[in-house]
Amino acid sequence: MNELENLREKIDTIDKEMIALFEKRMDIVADIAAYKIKNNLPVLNQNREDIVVSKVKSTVKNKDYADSAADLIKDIMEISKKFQQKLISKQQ
Ligand SMILES: C=C(O[C@@H]1C=C(C(=O)O)C=C[C@H]1O)C(=O)O
Repeated sequence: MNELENLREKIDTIDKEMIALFEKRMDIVADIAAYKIKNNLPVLNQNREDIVVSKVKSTVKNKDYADSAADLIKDIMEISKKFQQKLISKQQ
């Protein structure tokens, strides 16, 4: 295997792990959506999102990745809100 193929195989392994974690996160997002439906709460909670982003920024070890990690979690939260909205729309 050449060097590029070897590196891509490492990425494939990491992507598998990330998708497994993404699925776990989305399972919880679905539970949160159910709670919000039951309690008539809005999908967006900006205060919580600000806390999530600052936690990610302080958790990331390589500070060169801090901005990218913040972008990643913001994108994940957009996906999370879109999915919650879809679940809420199904209930109506
Ligand atoms: C999951 C929630 O809903 C939204 C999505 C968030 C997330 O994916 O982390 C955070 C805040 C909310 O805007 C929540 O309220 O906790």
